[in-house]
Amino acid sequence: MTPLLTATDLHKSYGSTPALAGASFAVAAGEVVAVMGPSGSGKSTLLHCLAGIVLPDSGAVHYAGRELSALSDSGRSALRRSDFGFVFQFGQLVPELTCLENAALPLRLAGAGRKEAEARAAGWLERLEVDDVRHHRPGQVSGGQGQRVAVARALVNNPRVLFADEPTGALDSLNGERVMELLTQAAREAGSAVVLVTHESRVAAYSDREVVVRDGKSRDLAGAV
Ligand SMILES: Nc1ncnc2c1ncn2[C@@H]1O[C@H](COP(=O)(O)OP(=O)(O)OP(=O)(O)O)[C@@H](O)[C@H]1O
Repeated sequence: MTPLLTATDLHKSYGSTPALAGASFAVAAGEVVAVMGPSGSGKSTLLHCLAGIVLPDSGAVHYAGRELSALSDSGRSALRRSDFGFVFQFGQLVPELTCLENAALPLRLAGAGRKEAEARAAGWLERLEVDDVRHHRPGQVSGGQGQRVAVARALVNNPRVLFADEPTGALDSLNGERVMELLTQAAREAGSAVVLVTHESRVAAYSDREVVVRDGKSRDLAGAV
């Protein structure tokens, strides 16, 4: 499979703290890759470099044939909005908006009308089994429901790459497993690549492949499934 997104020999330091010291990575369309490793090993920094949020000091990230560091800041932001989706551990929903409005937000930002955006978002809420809380605000739903809304929002504009950083970190294990099932199933059906940062092997078990980051260096493990 031709990789869609690759990182080659990334180095990144914050002051005198090395976060990445020769990390490489590749993910193909439709593939779910887990990035594992101990706390502080560089997993989130790798994800941020892959998404063009952070630029590496050296090494290169290529997405669909383009080198991210060759794009301007606004070019990278536009790429993130059009091609990437994000799910984080906490606090990603806008508290003033309903769950439906939250899920529709990426489409609204991309210029879709309210009716069309909300109709598509409603379909995703149904798929993530949180249709019943569509008119609730994030403060009125459970952690697991909120996280499903966040997954719906991340997938609503059919991203080619979904970045998930500890997406189940704040959930109990039952809810975490259901969110992972729904997330990976939806991403596979849409053909989206998934970069999944986690330190839990139960979560990584939903991936096709595991990459371990240790002291800023990466190592591939075969066949996680
Ligand atoms: N913005 C930053 N400023 C300064 N140091 C940072 C910054 N981001 C990360 N670091 C440092 O870089 C190293 C790697 O951090 P990173 O967050 O990538 O690790 P991680 O594997 O994701 O950790 P965790 O599992 O705890 O989230 C750590 O030593 C961290 O303290």
